[in-house]
Amino acid sequence: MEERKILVVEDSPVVLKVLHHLLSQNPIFVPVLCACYEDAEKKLKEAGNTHFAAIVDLNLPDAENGEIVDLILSYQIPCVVLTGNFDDRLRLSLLNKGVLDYITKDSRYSFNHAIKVVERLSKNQGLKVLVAEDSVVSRQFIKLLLEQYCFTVIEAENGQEALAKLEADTDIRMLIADYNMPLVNGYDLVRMLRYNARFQDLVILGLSAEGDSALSAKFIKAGANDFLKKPFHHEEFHCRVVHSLEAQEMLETIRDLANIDPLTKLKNRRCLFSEGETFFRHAKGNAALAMLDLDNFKQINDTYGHIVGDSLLEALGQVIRDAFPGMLAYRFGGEEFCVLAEVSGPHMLEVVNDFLDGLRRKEFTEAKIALTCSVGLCSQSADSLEASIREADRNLYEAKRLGRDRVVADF
Ligand SMILES: Nc1nc2c(ncn2[C@@H]2O[C@H](COP(=O)(O)OP(=O)(O)OP(=O)(O)O)[C@@H](O)[C@H]2O)c(=O)[nH]1
Repeated sequence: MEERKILVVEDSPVVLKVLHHLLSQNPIFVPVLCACYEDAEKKLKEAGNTHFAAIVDLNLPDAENGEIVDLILSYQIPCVVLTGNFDDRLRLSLLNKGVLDYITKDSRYSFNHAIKVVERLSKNQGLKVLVAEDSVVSRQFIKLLLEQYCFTVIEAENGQEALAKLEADTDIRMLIADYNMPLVNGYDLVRMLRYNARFQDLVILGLSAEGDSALSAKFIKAGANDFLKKPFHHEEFHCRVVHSLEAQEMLETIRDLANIDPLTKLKNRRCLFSEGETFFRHAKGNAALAMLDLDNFKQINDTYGHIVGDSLLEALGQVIRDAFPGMLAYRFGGEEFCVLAEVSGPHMLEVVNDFLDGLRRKEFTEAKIALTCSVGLCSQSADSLEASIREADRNLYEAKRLGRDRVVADF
């Protein structure tokens, strides 16, 4: 991953050390430390635009009145202020200038907070947000706020255009939708999106003009993650955007933990049984299922040890993902895998044979370990998951009996 230089300007050696330590915990951050304004000015002149973000103290020995903020912002570097004194007016003026956050050094958690802001920025890079709002002024304002936080912004003037853009671009992560929009209003847009399984993970923030207190509940009942009344303060806007995103990320992490095998990064057996039945219902007979089982893996474990065995399974996960693109691949258990696809038996047979050929040519780890695999294929009785697994297993058993490193199909 690309490294990101974080400029830290702070006269206290202790704080500098703490920030250096915290930033170094994240391998993509490279802290660039400066003890005074002059030092920072020099670093910026040398390589100003290469800094990803800055964390600065307001009171520096050679610039006591926050001059460092203007310097950082003149290079268009996102800036987080860390300071000893809390002053509401100063805070507001800094936020209005474009400072991302104003954090008082009132506890050791303040430093973690500053790092969290920078980490969030880094995660936001490349993350697409669609702003659906008919008022140009309001749309541009929201765009500006989002761009300050490194989001990539896409715009739509009405609900219909928003829907078309969401359907065309599956990478859009978040939608900010105003209520009052021509053609399709924000509320109907949210309802339409949530009826579609494809948009279940889209983070949605509803927006409306002040006055209609029933709207917030209406938006949330329709499936929005949160709601904001205009006019809003940009600090509140950022907090709500970030909270909704982080809640969704947490949900996806939990879902991955339940469904993904940590070693091979393939979906697990539990996921096969929850997805498989639906898959067979939709496939209506045009489905093929392959059971893959590594050959003599016990012997490999006995010879090289379980840790090497684990690294082989990890590598095999990637080989399987590459060999069966667009298909559903699962770790069935131990050294056994299952691949499902809405394809004909002969097509699956061809893909499996390519996989076996590729595997024969590979060598794993520094010890150049060779792996082979036996495969049982089922496509004839492909009308239920369980029947297909049973048939594929019978064929797999036959492949082992015939000498391994081969595929046996039911046609
Ligand atoms: N390292 C490692 N080994 C595993 C894991 N899961 C299963 N195994 C090993 O896989 C081996 C499977 O052994 P067997 O069922 O006898 O099958 P085999 O040796 O592959 O022989 P055939 O299937 O008949 O070709 C056992 O030694 C298991 O301990 C795992 O997560 N990590």
